[in-house]
Amino acid sequence: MTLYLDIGNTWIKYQLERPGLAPQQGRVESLNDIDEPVDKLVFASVRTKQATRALLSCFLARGVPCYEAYVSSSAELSCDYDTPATLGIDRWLAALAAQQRFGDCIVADAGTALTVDWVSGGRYRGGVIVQGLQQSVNNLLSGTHLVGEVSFDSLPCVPTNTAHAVGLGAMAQAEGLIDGLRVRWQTDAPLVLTGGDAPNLIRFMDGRAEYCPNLVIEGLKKASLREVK
Ligand SMILES: Nc1ncnc2c1ncn2[C@@H]1O[C@H](COP(=O)(O)OP(=O)(O)OP(=O)(O)O)[C@@H](O)[C@H]1O
Ligand SMILES: CC(C)(CO)[C@@H](O)C(=O)NCCC(=O)O
Ligand SMILES: [K+]
Repeated sequence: MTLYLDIGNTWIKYQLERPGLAPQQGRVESLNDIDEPVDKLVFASVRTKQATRALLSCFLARGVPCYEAYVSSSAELSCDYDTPATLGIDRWLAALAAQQRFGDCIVADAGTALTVDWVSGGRYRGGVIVQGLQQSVNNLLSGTHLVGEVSFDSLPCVPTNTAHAVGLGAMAQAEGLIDGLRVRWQTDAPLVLTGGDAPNLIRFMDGRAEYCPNLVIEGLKKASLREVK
């Protein structure tokens, strides 16, 4: 069985490809939570080399072949980043998968960080990195004396309580960022959303985006890979 891992800033998203069965997928904090037999591992990690190695050590010690995705221009998608090796692999893989599905597009990955990237004409053009929705709310709450629940559900147009004021603020900030970049980049390419907070954002943006839950893992399946020993 092949185990695909998207090792993010906070969570590890996985997909286990099982012959003759539907793939099993989920989100875990630690790999100890995956106890199926694995004979090949394919991963992308935004964590340090040391932290990633430590995480994979149980597989490496058992001799499971481990392959890491890296940024590599191809005929389908070339990379405009100044130094492609420093582009977050999650951004590259999401762009690769989104381009395959939608062609030219804007890809937003709403996780611990929020990244908004632009793919056009077979090129990964670049994009921005800001704090994610939850992170932005947490920073606000920790830097002020605000208290109370924050809600991302059933947000009204004009908030009349604190939970909605903070919730709508975070959503509208993300929406405004994406709309602003669209103007700057002069593109009306479709918006593709992924990441843990994408379901909240997609509801907020009603119909103005495509939701793809596992873009990074999809990208892993078409990425250039190198073996990690
Ligand atoms: N069941 C869940 N458990 C944890 N976080 C969740 C869950 N559902 C949605 N979220 C949201 O997902 C966000 C985390 O995003 P994601 O799962 O994409 O990965 P990450 O590894 O933390 O971040 P990144 O993709 O930036 O590396 C959190 O801010 C949280 O608000
Ligand atoms: C921006 C994050 C943190 C988003 O997960 C990740 O893609 C990353 O660590 N990137 C490296 C820096 C860059 O993309 O320029
Ligand atoms: K992300």
